[in-house]
Amino acid sequence: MRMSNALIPTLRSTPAEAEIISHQLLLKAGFIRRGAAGIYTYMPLAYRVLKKIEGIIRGEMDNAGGQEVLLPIIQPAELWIESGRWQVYGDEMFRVKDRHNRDFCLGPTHEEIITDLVRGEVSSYRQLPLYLYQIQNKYRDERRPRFGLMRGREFIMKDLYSFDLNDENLDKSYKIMYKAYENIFTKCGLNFRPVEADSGAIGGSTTHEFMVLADSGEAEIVYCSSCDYAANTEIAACTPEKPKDSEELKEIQKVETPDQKTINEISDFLQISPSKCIKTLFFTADEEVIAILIRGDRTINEIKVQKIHPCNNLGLASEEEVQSITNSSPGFVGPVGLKNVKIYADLEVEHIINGVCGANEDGYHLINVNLNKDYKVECFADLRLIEEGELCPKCQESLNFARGIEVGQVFKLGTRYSEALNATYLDSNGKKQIIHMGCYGIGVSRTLAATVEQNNDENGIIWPKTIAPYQVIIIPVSVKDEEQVRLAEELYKQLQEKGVEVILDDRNERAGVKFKDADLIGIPVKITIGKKTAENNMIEYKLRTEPEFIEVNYEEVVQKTLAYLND
Ligand SMILES: O=C(C[C@@H]1CCCCN1)Cn1cnc2cc(Cl)c(F)cc2c1=O
Ligand SMILES: [Mg+2]
Ligand SMILES: [Mg+2]
Repeated sequence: MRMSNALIPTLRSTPAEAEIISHQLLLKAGFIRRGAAGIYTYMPLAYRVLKKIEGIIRGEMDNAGGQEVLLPIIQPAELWIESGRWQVYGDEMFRVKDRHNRDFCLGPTHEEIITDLVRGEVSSYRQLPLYLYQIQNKYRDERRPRFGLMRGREFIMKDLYSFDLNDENLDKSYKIMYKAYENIFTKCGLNFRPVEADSGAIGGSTTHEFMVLADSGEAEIVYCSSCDYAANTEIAACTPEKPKDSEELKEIQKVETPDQKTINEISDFLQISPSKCIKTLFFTADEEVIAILIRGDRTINEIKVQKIHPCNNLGLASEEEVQSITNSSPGFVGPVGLKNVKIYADLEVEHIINGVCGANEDGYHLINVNLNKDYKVECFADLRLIEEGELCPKCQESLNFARGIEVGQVFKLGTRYSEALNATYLDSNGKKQIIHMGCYGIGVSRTLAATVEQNNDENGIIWPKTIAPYQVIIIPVSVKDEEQVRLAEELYKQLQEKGVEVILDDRNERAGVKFKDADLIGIPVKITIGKKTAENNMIEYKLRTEPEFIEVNYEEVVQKTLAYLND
């Protein structure tokens, strides 16, 4: 490819709307252009990177026994009604009607479609296990699309679905895909971690997310410094802290606490540690209201609340709802005297002796509050968000906290969809059995962006050589110097003959502009042909990962390049 023909519209300035470095650099280096909010064009360089990432993914999926298909993007509502999910997803689902006014959606995922396909084609145990996958656009009408390709409304996903005889074989498939994912993200040159994750609305049990470590990541993860424990903080298990010394139970008392609303105000006013305060939070779970108690100095974890009280829509109750239940405002609420409200308490609340909580009366709190004597709870569970400094729930060593970009997720679905859509097989005794499923997603376009998040410097992108859009860029310093042009063209030809993906910057531009562009678009090897080449056969050989160039003899360049690219 010659730069003079290439559509690589690099920008001098950084677009203001881009907040994170990958969004800024992908725009500035001419890799993507915005079509609408969360909708992008992949320009030629980005498309080449996508094809490489997809190539690595296909290699591992095929090696794992996957068969590639291409499923419909337009999905009939009937299947989502049959699976019970048509109503579950609200505005996030792009819905369309055809000319006969029939309902469809643009595929946000493909469990229904693939299960419908398999129920029609699989009838015997001999046909299992079966792994089908696709690499295709997905559509999710994100409320706040942002960060460029990181959170788009149209994005590329690889989704594989596994079909097995039983749970035991599903477990094997899960492990095969888990290993394949480790290979994929390693080959892409990413620093990543698989973490235990929340299976969310789709149910099922075990799931792991593959997180690319980056400070701009939306997810927060913990990983142990000494064992293999790693988890999304949404589900990271917390070890309850027990009070050091025990104390005599005292009689409950109502005390006046005018305008003392927050835990810290109460703690200061009553001279009582926040860890002895009982924080009461009210949630609406579908039509019901529930109360959650946690220690005053802790943070609620709504994903864990969802786990002990499964529902479709969980959210903090409004002030009006709190008022109607407790006759008081949020700063003065507590569990004592609560009527027909299910109360769940975090594990640490069980150890609060002579605690403090709101009196369910504005301007008053209760002190010396004790479990079972003054209030009862439905059950105790781990309901809080893990905090820095806490210990590994598996080995009690210290935990590291990091932010991550979720680039993949693997799920054990079990029979969640095969039951709903009646996807069965006849076993070796002719008995009808339900197929056991798993699903395995990779955000392909998100992986491209995450790679840039992790691989950049003040000059631009630093593509790992396995997925770079081109492997080598040749820059003749002056296209007016015939000898430099001849040497550049000759090297360009030699490298191409060896199968190297090389771009020649033949533009009639100042050398400085060419160097800046080469660094910005992040090509791994930069070869500069200048006066020194014409005079004493030396070229400047610079790796994008190295701060300085080295001088290499013109004749050695091809071998040196091949050695670098193949190592
Ligand atoms: O997609 C998954 C699970 C796995 C992920 C890997 C590949 C196969 N699916 C979960 N999920 C996420 N957002 C969604 C958004 C909408 Cl609007 C929807 F209708 C459905 C879903 C939905 O089911
Ligand atoms: Mg998740
Ligand atoms: Mg996910």
